[in-house]
Amino acid sequence: MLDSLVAGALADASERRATRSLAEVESAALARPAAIDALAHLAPADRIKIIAEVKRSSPSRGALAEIADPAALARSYETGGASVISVLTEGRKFGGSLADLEAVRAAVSLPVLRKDFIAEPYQVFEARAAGADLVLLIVAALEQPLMRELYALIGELGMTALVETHSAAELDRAIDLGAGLIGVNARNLSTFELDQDLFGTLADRIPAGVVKVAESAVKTPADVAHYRAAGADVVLIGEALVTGDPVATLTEFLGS
Ligand SMILES: O=P(O)(O)OC[C@@H](O)[C@@H](O)c1c[nH]c2ccccc12
Repeated sequence: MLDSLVAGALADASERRATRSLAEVESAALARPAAIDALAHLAPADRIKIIAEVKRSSPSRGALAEIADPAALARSYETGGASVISVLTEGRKFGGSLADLEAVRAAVSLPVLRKDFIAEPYQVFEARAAGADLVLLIVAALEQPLMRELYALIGELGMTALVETHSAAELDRAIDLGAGLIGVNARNLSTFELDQDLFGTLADRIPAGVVKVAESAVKTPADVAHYRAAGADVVLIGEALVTGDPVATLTEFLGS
């Protein structure tokens, strides 16, 4: 499944490249105001921080929410106390787009994450050109040399990589990269199985100084507390926010 998600994302990128060349996207990326320092917003603190996701649907859960106005949703996330906004830009299975990212960028002053299946430099330049401050890199989807290249490019463009892992071996590869922001996804992107305890079993391997993100499977304040107790600095939440009242849900989760 992960392979086909990556293949689809690359096919869509190559279609966009037919009308907007790499050189054009690169100069649009360089013309943007400087990216926001996302690590400053996510630095470990007395309370948990939240990355709130704009997510319409997913291959595992199907349609979640219509989200006619992603900018309005992102403003609610900002009002509710989110630290970063994640925007799924994958179109085939998640119903997202780069237009969503641009709309969100224009609507909030928080850092914005491009959440997609990134596997070539063109997509990184696109992210910056649309105003992203962070880009997701999924270790399971990338060979180490390519991951290194993409990680370096994200840094050169002033952005922050969120490096996503799902096993001890993947975590070691993220650490080897020198990543300052590492996520553990409870969802296996090949089987879609959820393991809410995976973060806790891997957290001790993450070096001091790295910001630790627990991704997926947060439905209740108890789930937030579970990740916090296991050492998470940040939780990344999609479904619970798009299917409930975003401000009330964030307020409740941040109080836990
Ligand atoms: O909707 P949830 O269970 O709160 O999960 C959000 C987020 O972690 C999930 O959307 C996600 C994590 N990693 C990904 C990689 C690609 C696409 C989506 C994801």
